[in-house]
Amino acid sequence: DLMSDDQSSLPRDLQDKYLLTRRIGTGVCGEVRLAFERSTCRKFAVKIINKKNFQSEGTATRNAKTEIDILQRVDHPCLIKTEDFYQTEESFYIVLELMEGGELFHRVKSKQQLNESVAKLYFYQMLRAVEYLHSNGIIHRDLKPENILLSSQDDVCLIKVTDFNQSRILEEAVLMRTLCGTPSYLAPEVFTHASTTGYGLAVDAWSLGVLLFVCLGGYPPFHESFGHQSVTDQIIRGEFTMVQSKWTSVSDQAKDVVRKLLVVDPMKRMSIEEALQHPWLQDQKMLETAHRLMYPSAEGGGAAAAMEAESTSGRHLRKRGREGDGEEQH
Ligand SMILES: CC(C)(C)NC(=O)Nc1ccc2nccnc2c1
Repeated sequence: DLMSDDQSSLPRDLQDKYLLTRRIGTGVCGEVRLAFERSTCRKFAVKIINKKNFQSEGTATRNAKTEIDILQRVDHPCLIKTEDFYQTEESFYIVLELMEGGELFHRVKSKQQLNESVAKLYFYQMLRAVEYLHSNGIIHRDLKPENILLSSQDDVCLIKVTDFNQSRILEEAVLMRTLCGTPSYLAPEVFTHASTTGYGLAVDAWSLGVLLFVCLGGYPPFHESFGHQSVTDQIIRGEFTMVQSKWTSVSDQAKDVVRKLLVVDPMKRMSIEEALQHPWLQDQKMLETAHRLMYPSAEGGGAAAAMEAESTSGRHLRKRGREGDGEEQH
């Protein structure tokens, strides 16, 4: 039974505070388990990142540290929040708010495809989450249906972006230092757009285009089953396949957003800001629903209060804990 569940390998203080139970998610770097806070019986998700399948201080462990640092500092309604953090010799344990709707991936799979108004509500929230990350100099770099979580089993629900371990806190400082040194040996792309912030952020816009395609069409835009080209070639050429039967009921406006995000040249690709201004998203009913979900405390005050909430909590990172102060970003 639950009480005799073997929790021996867990950190003592984690075990004292939480009872870990069944696995509810798996990631490339570990697993997610359903946990109960012993004192309140409140439910949480505990993400376990085992260091052993990472080389000692290799990039992967640094990514895990970046993820934890970012998770502890970001503060937006559509970004997963960290409740607690523990670690042992072999693993990191991140206590997260539980998203009872599970992964977007499973929702789309079970529904074949989402109806357009639901896809629009989810897509708008993803845009706002990524807009917030970008305004704080963070590129997610690994946006996919497994990393978008739903707050409930209802269609109309809050979504949250998770899995920042591939994120990159823009190394502007690194670039500045580089440009101070002798330029003689630097490659041209260091000076051109290839390494400026703008280019980097555009990768998330592409991924959001793929996410919207999957929500609307119910299948991925680039897939080995489409024609003779490899998936990589399809992506490099920007050749996605809209299967007629799946897209007839999708509006031209929605298709226009997809087409403007799945543009190969990052400089020509629609940005997050432009996407937020696209006609498809100027939908008052959807915006009111989204703001009600994102800023419930602003209830009754309507759009003004929601804008107010957004402008105050909008752009700021949470203060880092004491132990974070002296930490050098690697
Ligand atoms: C709804 C059901 C089947 C219990 N799944 C679930 O809650 N999945 C997840 C998976 C990963 C999570 N990561 C963080 C927070 N909640 C999560 C919930």
